[in-house]
Amino acid sequence: MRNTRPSFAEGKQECAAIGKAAAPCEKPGGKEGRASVGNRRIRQCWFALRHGAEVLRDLDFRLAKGGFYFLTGPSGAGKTSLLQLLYLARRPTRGRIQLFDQDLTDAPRDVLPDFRRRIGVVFQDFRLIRHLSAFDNVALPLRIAGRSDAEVEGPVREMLAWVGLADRASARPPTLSGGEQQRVAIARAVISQPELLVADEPTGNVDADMATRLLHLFTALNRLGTTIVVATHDVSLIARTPGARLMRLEKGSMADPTGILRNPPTEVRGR
Ligand SMILES: Nc1ncnc2c1ncn2[C@@H]1O[C@H](COP(=O)(O)OP(=O)(O)OP(=O)(O)O)[C@@H](O)[C@H]1O
Repeated sequence: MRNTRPSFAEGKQECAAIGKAAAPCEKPGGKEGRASVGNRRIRQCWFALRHGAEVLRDLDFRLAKGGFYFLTGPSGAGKTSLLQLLYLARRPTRGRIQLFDQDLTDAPRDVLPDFRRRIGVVFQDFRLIRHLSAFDNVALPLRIAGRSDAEVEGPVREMLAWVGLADRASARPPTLSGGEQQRVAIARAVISQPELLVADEPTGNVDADMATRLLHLFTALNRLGTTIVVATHDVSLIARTPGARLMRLEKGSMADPTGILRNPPTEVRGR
């Protein structure tokens, strides 16, 4: 039961909402290939689009459970595509993907929603539900997990305050700025303290101060045991996250041009 984990309040001044709201559930590529995380692994994975273009090539790595990873690389390198494999929106064309100690490469479609509920996703294009308020968008994962209105109220209010949107709780996404929508999307992704958080350019639309605040949210979540994978071009985020590991994609393959980065990541310092 993840409710037994320490709460955010035990971190520095981080938001306690996630610890309070955590749902009581358990915890996730070519050639014949695999992407993996601890017990999450991608083995010799290749991914091609429907029209045949190969987007990811021969990826073979394992993400340590509880690790913090940044995924970098030029535009078009395949970062979003790799994240899509990790949050089970796509399957590898060749190779194996193992998440939450299970090989899900060929898992029946109807079992995937249960696994996806264990993953928080911050989409590059936010994907908020337009007709729901900011409050109800953030509350969604908790309600799906069966939380009552009384249980949802406090953590969602606190989370909205943490991302600077306390006064925008009843606003609908079309009336929010891009940066505000991004913060709602982040709040929704982290509110239930997922086992794996996958974020695609999560600070692309916010100012430097808010980026720092959101980074604190991610590191606090990570301290509670969530494996974090953040795709970003923002090198300052990476520099400010001690212990995080880097994965660099270039033209669909893992690259390590400097020799300093450790690719593929196989371990996490201090864990
Ligand atoms: N639906 C699609 N149809 C055609 N090509 C696509 C599609 N989605 C992605 N691609 C192509 O796949 C490649 C990888 O795209 P992807 O979005 O994964 O890259 P990225 O590293 O996330 O880029 P960015 O940093 O710009 O977001 C690119 O060449 C892109 O043009």
